[in-house]
Amino acid sequence: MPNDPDPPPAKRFKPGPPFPRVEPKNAMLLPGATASRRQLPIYQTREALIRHLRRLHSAVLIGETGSGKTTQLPQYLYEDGIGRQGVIGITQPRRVAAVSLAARVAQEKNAQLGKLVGYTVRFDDVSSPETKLKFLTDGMLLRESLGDPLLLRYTVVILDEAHERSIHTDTLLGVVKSAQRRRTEMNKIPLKVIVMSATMDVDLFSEYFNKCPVLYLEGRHHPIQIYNSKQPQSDYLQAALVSIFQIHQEAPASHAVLVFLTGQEEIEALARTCRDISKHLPQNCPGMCVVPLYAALPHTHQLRVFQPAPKVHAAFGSRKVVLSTNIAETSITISGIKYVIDTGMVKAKRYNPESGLEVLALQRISKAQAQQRCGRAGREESGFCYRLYTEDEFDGFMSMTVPEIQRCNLSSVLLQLLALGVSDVLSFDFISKPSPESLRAAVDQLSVLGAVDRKDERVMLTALGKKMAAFPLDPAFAKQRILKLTALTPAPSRYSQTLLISPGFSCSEEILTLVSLLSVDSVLFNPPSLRDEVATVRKKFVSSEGDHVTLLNIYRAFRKAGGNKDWCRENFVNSRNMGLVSEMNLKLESSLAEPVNVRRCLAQGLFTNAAELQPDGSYLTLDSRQKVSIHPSSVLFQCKPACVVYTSLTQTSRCFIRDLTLIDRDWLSSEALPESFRLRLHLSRS
Ligand SMILES: Nc1ncnc2c1ncn2[C@@H]1O[C@H](COP(=O)(O)OP(=O)(O)OP(=O)(O)O)[C@@H](O)[C@H]1O
Repeated sequence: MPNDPDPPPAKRFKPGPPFPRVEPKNAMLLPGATASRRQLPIYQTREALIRHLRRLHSAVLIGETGSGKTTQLPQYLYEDGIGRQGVIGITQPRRVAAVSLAARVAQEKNAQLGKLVGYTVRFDDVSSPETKLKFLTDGMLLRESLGDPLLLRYTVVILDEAHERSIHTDTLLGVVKSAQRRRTEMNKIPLKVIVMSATMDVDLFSEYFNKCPVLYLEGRHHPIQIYNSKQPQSDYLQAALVSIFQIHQEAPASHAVLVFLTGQEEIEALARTCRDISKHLPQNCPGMCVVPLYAALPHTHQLRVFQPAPKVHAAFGSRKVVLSTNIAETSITISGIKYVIDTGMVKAKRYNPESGLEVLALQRISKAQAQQRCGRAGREESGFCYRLYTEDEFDGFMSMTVPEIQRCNLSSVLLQLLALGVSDVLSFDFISKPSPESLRAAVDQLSVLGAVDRKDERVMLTALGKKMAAFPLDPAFAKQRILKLTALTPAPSRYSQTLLISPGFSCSEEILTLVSLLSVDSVLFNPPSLRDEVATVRKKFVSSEGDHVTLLNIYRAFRKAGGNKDWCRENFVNSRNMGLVSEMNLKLESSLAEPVNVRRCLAQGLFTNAAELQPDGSYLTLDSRQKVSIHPSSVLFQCKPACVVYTSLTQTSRCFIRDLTLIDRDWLSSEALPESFRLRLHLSRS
C-alpha cells in the first residue's frame, strides 16, 4: 500500500447503533425445516404468519434484511398447503437475485433446480410444469400478464423488495391488484398478494391494497456494526480504496468485502488499482481476488461473486473483494461477506419530460438503500458496514428512493397497459401517480409512432400499436419473424421509429439486428486493462460511419466465423450474448443494404437523439439544446463529426452520448419528421 496517512477504519469512523438482535425462543420443529432454516428469525413466527396468511387476500410483510423472508416464506406457504393448486410466484427486481435465490431454495428443499423450484428471467427459463415455487423478475411477470392478464397460473404472488419501486414493480402492483379483484368478481381461484421488503413505506402499500394488514417480523439473525465517516469524504473512490486495504491488512483472509460503487467504468478502474496495489503488499499479506459485479457483465461472470476466492496465496489465503453497483444491494446473499463499504452514491435514471431526455446521473442513495446495503453483511455471521459519509450527511438522505415511474420515459409502460386492455391508461391505478406531463409526453411519443389514436380524452391502441406491444423490446419490434425476441426488455421507444421506417430504406434486417444487439446485455468485452489490445483487434471492423455500422460489421464477422468460441475470444466478443442475437433468426447477409441507408434510417428514427458539433468543439443536442460530449468508447471519439445520432445518454462528470452514427444534418429536414422538430431545427440553424 502506498504511503497512507489515514488512520485505520476504527479511528476514521464513528460507531453507530448496532442492529437489534433477538435471541431465538424455543420453537416447534416443523416438517421440512433443516437446522439452518430453523435458526432464521422468521422461523419463530412461522405459525402465526401462516395463520394470518391463510385467511388474508393481501398482506404487507416487513422484516429485517436477512431474516428469511424471501427464502423461507414461499417454502412455508408450500409446506402448509397454501397456494398448492397453482404456482407461488416470487418477483425480484433483478435477474441475479432471482437466479441465486431459486438455487438456494432448491438446495434447501433438496430439489433439482427447475423441478419443484425454478426461475424465469430474461433469456433463461429454468422452470417446468412441476414448478410450484417460481422466482422471476418483475419484468418477466409483467410480460406473462400480457398473455394471461388474470395471472391464472398463479395462486400466490409475492412482490419482493417492493421498496425498489422499479417501473416494472410499480406497473406490476397495478396489474396484480386488478387481476386479484377481477378473479374475485369472476369467482375464480383467489389470488393472494404479499408485498415484502425490509425497508418500505408500509402505509403506502397497505393503503393501496385496500388497507390490508401489515405483518412485522421481529429480529435480526446476526448483528451488524455500522461505522460512519467522521469527516465528509471529498473523493469517495479514494476513501473506498483506503478502506479496502485497511481491512485487507487487518482482517482474516476469509472475511470478504463488498464495496458499493456506481458503474462499470468506476468498478473496472478500481479493480485495476486494487489488483496493482495488492501485488506490492508485504509477503505475509493474504492475496486479493477482486470480483466486479454490474448489470452489463455477462451472466456467467456475474455468478462468480457467489464462488469462494481462489487460493492465490498458499500460506495466507486470499480475500474476495466484490466491487458492485446497486445490483447487489437487495435480496442476495454473497457468501463470506463480512464487511460492506458503502460509498453512498448511485447512478440513477432521471427524466425530463420537457426535453424528452432520460439520463443516468450520479446521486446520493436513499436511507432505505443504505440500510439494504448494510444488510448484505451479517448474513452468515456478524458483520460490519463502513459508510463513507457522516451521520449528518446520512440524515440529509431521502428516506425512500423516488419511484422510477416518476423519473423515466413512460411510453413502453403505457403501451403495455393498453395491450392489457386497460381502458383508461391516463388514470391507471398506479401506487404513485406519474406526473401529468410525463404521461402526456409518452402519449405524444406513441402517437408520433402511430401506436395510438386519441379521441377526445381517450387513448386507443391502433392495429399497428397492438403488433408493437406484442414485443417486449419496444413498440417498433412488431414483426412476425422476430417472435423469438419475446424475452428481451424494453429498449428506448426511439428505436421504434427506426424499425418502422426501415423498409423504406431497404435495411430492415440491419436495423432489427442492431436493435437486438443493443438490447441484449453487452455483446462485446471491453476490459479496460486490455484497452490497447482491444483497439488493435477491433480495427478491422471499425467504420468511420460510426458505432452502429461497426457493430454490424462485428456481427457479420461473428456469423461468418460460425460463432466460433476461439474467434470470439480473440476478438473480445461475448459469444453467449452474440449467439442469443444470432439465434433470433437474424440472418444478416453480407451486402443487403448500403451503410448509408442504415445511417439515413437511423437519422430519421433517432431524430430526437441528434447532436451537432459547436465551434468550441463541444456538442449540442438538436432537440433540447443540451451540452453533451462523445463518450471515449465511441469509434467517433477522435473524429469530431459535424452531426451524429446517438443511442444513449449518460451523466457522470459530464453528459456523454454513446453508440453513435455519423449523419448529414440535412437528412433531418425530411418531411417524414414532425413539423415541430423541423421548425426547431430551422430556428437553431438561423
Ligand atoms: N445463497 C446463500 N448462501 C448462504 N446463506 C444463505 C443464502 N441465501 C440465504 N442464506 C441465508 O438465509 C438468510 C435469509 O435470507 P433471505 O434472502 O431469505 O432473507 P430476507 O429476509 O429476504 O433478506 P433481504 O431483505 O435482505 O432480501 C440469510 O441471511 C443467510 O443467512
